[in-house]
Amino acid sequence: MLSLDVELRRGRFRRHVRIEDAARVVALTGPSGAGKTTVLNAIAGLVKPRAGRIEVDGRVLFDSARGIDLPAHRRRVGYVFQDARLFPHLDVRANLLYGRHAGRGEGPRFGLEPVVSLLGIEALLRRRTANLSGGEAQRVAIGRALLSQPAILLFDEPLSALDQARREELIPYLQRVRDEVRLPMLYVSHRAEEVQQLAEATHRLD
Ligand SMILES: Nc1ncnc2c1ncn2[C@@H]1O[C@H](COP(=O)(O)OP(=O)(O)OP(=O)(O)O)[C@@H](O)[C@H]1O
Repeated sequence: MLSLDVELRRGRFRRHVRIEDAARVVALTGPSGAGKTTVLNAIAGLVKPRAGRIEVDGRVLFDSARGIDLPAHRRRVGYVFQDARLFPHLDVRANLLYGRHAGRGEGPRFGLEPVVSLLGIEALLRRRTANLSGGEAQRVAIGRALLSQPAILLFDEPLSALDQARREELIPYLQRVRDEVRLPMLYVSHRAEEVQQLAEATHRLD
C-alpha cells in the first residue's frame, strides 16, 4: 500500500498531495499540469518534495521530518513511461535484463521466464527494439520494470501513445500484471475507460 503526504514544488508549481488508500491499484487522474507526473517522480526519487513523507508497504522512502531520502536506485520502484524508452542498441532480452536485480530484499521475486510468459513476449526476445510495435515495446518496458524487482509499479499514461486498437490489446496484459504480481500500483491516466478497467480506486488531482 502506498501512503503519501507531500508538499511538491516545481518552478512556480506548488501543491500538497495526500494519497492514503487501502486499495492496491490506484489511478491518478486530473488535468494537464495538475502534477501527476511530479507525484510519480517524487515516489521514484527523481523529484524531492519540499516536505512530507512517502511510504510503500510500510517501508519509508522519504520522510523530511526524520531526514530520510532514499536514493532512486534504492527505492525499488518500477517505472513505465508513455514511451517505452528501450535501449535501441540492445535486443529485447538485453533490455529486459538491463538493471535486473537479484531481488534479495523482501517481497516477491520476478524471474525472466515467468515475466516473459506473463507478458507474452517469448517470440520477441531476439528482436531489436527499433522495429517493435508500440504495444510490444510497452510490454517489454513493463517486463524490464518487473525484473528490477520493484516494491511498487508506477505507470505514467502507458497507453497514451498507442491507437485505440493497440490500447485494447495491451489492457489485458496490464490486468494480468495487476492480478498476478500483486504489487502496489499507481496508474496515471486521463481516460475514464482505462481507469475503470484497471484501477480499484481513483485519486483525482484538480
Ligand atoms: N522541471 C520543471 N521546472 C519547472 N516547472 C516544472 C518542471 N516540471 C514540471 N513543472 C511544472 O509542474 C506542473 C506539474 O507538472 P506535471 O508534469 O507533474 O503535470 P501532469 O499532471 O503530469 O501533466 P500532464 O498530464 O500534462 O502530463 C506543471 O505546471 C509543470 O509546468
